[in-house]
Amino acid sequence: MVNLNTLRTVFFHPSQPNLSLSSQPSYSGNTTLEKDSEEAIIRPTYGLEDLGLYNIGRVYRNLPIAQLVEHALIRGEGTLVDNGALLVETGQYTGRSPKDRFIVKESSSEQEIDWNQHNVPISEAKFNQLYQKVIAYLQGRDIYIFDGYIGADTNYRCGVRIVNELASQNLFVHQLFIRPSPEELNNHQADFTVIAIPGLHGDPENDDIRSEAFIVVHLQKRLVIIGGSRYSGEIKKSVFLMMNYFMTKRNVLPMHGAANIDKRGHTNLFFGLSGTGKTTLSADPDCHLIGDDEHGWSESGIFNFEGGCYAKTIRLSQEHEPQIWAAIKFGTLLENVIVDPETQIPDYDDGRLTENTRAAYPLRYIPNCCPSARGNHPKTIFFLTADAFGVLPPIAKLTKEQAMYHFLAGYTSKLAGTERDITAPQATFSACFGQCFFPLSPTVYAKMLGKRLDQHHETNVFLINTGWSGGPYGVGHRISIKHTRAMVTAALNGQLDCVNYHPHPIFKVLVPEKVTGVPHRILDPQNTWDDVEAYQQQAIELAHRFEVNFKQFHDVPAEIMSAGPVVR
Ligand SMILES: Nc1ncnc2c1ncn2[C@@H]1O[C@H](COP(=O)(O)OP(=O)(O)O)[C@@H](O)[C@H]1O
Ligand SMILES: C=C(OP(=O)(O)O)C(=O)O
Ligand SMILES: [Mn+2]
Repeated sequence: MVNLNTLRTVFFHPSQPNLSLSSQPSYSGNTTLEKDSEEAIIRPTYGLEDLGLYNIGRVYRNLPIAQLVEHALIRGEGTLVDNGALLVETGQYTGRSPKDRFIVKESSSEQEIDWNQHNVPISEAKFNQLYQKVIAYLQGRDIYIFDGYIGADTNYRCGVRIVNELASQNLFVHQLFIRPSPEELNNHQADFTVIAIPGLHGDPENDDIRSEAFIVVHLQKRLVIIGGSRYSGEIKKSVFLMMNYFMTKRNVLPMHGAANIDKRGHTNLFFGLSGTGKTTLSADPDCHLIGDDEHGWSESGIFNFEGGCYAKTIRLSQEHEPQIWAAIKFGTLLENVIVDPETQIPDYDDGRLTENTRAAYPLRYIPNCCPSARGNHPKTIFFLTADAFGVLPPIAKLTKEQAMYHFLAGYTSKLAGTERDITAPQATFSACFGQCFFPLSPTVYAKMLGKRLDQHHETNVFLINTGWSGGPYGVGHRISIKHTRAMVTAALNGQLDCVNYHPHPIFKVLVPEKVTGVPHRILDPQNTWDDVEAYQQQAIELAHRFEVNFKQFHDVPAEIMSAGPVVR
């Protein structure tokens, strides 16, 4: 078993920084907050030389939130809006850019990585070349460091060091990761390091990358370098990728999902690809929020990897998402939201810059959060899927085999804006409901899930369609948050333990006969379509897609293989 404590970030032997490289233009300009009166002042470097970083300008480490906001404002990175949040625009990159993310092909992990369209290799030589540019770029620049943790369970937590060029991105990581106590800060050691310098642009001609943006993950060095993109989601998701590699070695199942604790004291999980409703549905006034996005499932239960949330704000309403609405206040970072130029009041309906507008805030901004960010083994698991074809039932119970099947299939849609170039919902199969975040084969994670479902056989698994109803995207409409919430509530309060179910004729999943607060008619998706035949055709087409996709999993047990939709 790999002991994280003995595998700290591999230190760099500082090679000659390539000083001849011209530094890239920086949108933050040269505005310096305070100039040292004399050069002779010796400033602490906080061990940056271990990363090969020398001659850095001012180094700000773990500044409090108010100061980070001040710095961001003075440097012209953003503005304060009416509710007190700091608003930034992230430029050309307003969502993740999966095609610009690479994993270094190196001996320690090469054999294990599931190299595929998501996990794209880059050579060690090209990594070193880019790293020289990082070293050169940072010469003389002011930087912000956040030293903290990932993993709310202290048995598994890892030290993270994030080096930022932007104060606003340092605010993001301050809110998203787990903060150290003053004593922890004194003794802090980084297991993972991310250097996020959006002002450094890569060179697609020579760096073996695709565009000016690059997110390069070096698993052996436990180091990520990010250039070209100011979308903060890249930072959190690249640390997630490293956790998804290393946690499996400690028998922790890493999950792309939210978690909360309900009124009955049960822990619940919400798996789902981006935009399917993890953050929205887990923030429930009746439940204690554990976390909205990344969790581990260990022998002792569930723990949040992070210390904060990253909510979508497009069409956010106080009525449907009261907790997220209230969490947008001083200290929260807003990305790409449009505000009224006179009043500085956000207009969450305006998707002019992107559909992927975001708010980053700490867990404690949700009033009834669970401060330990930990829970027991889950009682209810929801697989959230945004079905753009509008054929899946809005809620269905899954047998253990169906749960395994759907976890591997990971059917959903990529929703507009979350990834670059996605402007309308696009059907996709994303194994583990987040395939691009998982470096190992999906079957590794599925086996871990299967083991846990066997151990905790009282756990119920539901498939929830938070996507379309009444027809495909463009014809039908998105299922209302109100109805989805009612379905989640019914599952959590035990109501769905006492109703009859009938198997869906094509998808075989078990459709409940009734759910309080949800019109009976919509539970069977066929009823919501004008044309029953068109429904069936569309459902059969989707069943075929499931079949084609599942061919890649040829060595899973027969009972899982046969738990998929009926293909006639
Ligand atoms: N029925 C629904 N259930 C959940 N979210 C919905 C639903 N209908 C619309 N939405 C919207 O979809 C988005 C879900 O995003 P979010 O919860 O941030 O997803 P995730 O956390 O899984 O990335 C929110 O903008 C929410 O308002
Ligand atoms: C931050 C992201 O994740 P999610 O949408 O799952 O919150 C993202 O996909 O960029
Ligand atoms: Mn989310």
